[in-house]
Amino acid sequence: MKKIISATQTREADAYTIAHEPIASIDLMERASKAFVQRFMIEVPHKHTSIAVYCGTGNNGGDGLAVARLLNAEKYRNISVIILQHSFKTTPDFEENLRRLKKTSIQYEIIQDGMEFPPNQAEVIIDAILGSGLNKPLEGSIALWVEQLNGFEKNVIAVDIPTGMFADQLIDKDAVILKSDLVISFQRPKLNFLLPESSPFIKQWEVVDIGLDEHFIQHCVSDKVIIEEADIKEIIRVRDNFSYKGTYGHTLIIAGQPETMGAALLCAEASLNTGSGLTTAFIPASGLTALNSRLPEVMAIPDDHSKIDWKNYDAIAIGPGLGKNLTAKELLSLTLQNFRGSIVLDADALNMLSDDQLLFNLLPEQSIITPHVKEFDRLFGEHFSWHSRLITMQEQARERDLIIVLKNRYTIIATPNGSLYFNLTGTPAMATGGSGDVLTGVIASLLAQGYFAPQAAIAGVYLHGKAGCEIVRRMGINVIPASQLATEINKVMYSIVKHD
Ligand SMILES: NC(=O)C1=CN([C@@H]2O[C@H](COP(=O)(O)OP(=O)(O)OC[C@H]3O[C@@H](n4cnc5c(N)ncnc54)[C@H](OP(=O)(O)O)[C@@H]3O)[C@@H](O)[C@H]2O)[C@@H](O)CC1
Ligand SMILES: [K+]
Repeated sequence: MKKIISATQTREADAYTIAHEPIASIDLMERASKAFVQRFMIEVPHKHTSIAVYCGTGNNGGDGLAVARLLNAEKYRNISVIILQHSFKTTPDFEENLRRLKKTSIQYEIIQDGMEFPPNQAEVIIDAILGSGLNKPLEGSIALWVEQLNGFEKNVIAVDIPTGMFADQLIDKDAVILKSDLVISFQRPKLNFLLPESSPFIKQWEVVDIGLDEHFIQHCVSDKVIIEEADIKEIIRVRDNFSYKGTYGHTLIIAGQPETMGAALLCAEASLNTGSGLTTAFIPASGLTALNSRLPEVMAIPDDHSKIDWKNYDAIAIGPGLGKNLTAKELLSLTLQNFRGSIVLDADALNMLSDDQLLFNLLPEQSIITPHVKEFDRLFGEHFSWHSRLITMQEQARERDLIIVLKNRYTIIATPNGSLYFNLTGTPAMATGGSGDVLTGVIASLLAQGYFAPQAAIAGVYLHGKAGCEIVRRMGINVIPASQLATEINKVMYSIVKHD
């Protein structure tokens, strides 16, 4: 897991690296700027491209000056530098880089308050005005300049963080922020990159390593981490040589109505492909033929819940396509009262919990709920920001001893110990009906195989997202039909547990 650290902690990591590597601050800036330039050159390979580097007068601006000089050394010949002097305060490393810039042939101009903002002719804008040193929303001349830059609608590549965006504090609805096509950020993604509020301002972001002390960063106090593939390799066990179907548990899927049998099929197909030894689906009788023909490996209990022998199952997934009628409610209530194994609840099961707090209070410890944002707000009340949702997730996961999986482009998992796990796998191509049903089946299947609930949620979310990435990489498709996801999981698991 990689810790997500705040702007303050990044400054501390910077100071620690300078003192203990040791490295001079100006050399660390040079290293960061080189890392930026390497990635930039992939993005803008043509050396005749006209580039305007807009710099502030702090260290972000210092990076900008160094980047201009380094690009010039790489034979980019059409570079201009515009220093936006919003304050007379400068940093020593900015000053040093200005001295170095003056020794090159690069033209630069200084714009001060009240001066007319020069028109921009460049094809690419590098945003090095403000970085993680932002300490208040933009206003006055700097806000006007940023609005003018936004008006140019050019290809903008930001250094570290878009000007005007806080790294880890709430992005205000009226915030003035320089919109970027790509952010090349240093060492760690900023928390806000992972929350939807940053989306109008960032099309794509990437992180480059600038050699800050990783040991220091990993020891910072942070309740937020990024899931890595190595973590999943640690979690997922290789299937044992002498194992049989009984080794891998029995999953019961309670899902589907006549009109939404697809949800039950997708959930069951995902359970099957994630490796549950047995999968049974409780479905409406009218869906029996569909189930038997599509998934001959899956057993069925049609209609009659008295036929469910609760002790037969290791895990239950309940909710996909289930509806909210009386029968559905009865099924949910029976599950919560009778089943002693692990449960994952999704979709209509969550909506029924929102409507009935008594039922909600029956949720056994370590249950997993997988809401999307609307379901989340129905369960826990309306929220006006993702930062406040993060707080609610932590509180509710702790108080109720639940694992909350809040689905989004970067799905977030809250566990009862108060940690938040951010998952970076996945693709917008998965934003289509049925994806969630697959995730529910994947997690239930992992639960049935004996993985602890937090691990099942973390691994399930990662594998599900990775399956989407793999399909897009291989097939180059714009949207992924969920049934393809359900089968891809199998390959992804194989590639992850394979030890070669
Ligand atoms: N950390 C690392 O490891 C490394 C960091 N590096 C780089 O350093 C960057 C951080 O640099 P930084 O700390 O100098 O801050 P930066 O963003 O340039 O701005 C500072 C200036 O902005 C001002 N200011 C603030 N808010 C304002 C507002 N709303 N409106 C107007 N002004 C405002 C503030 O003025 P003040 O409020 O203090 O008067 C101050 O003068 C980081 O993003 C990365 O690019 C790399 O070089 C090497 C490794
Ligand atoms: K910037």
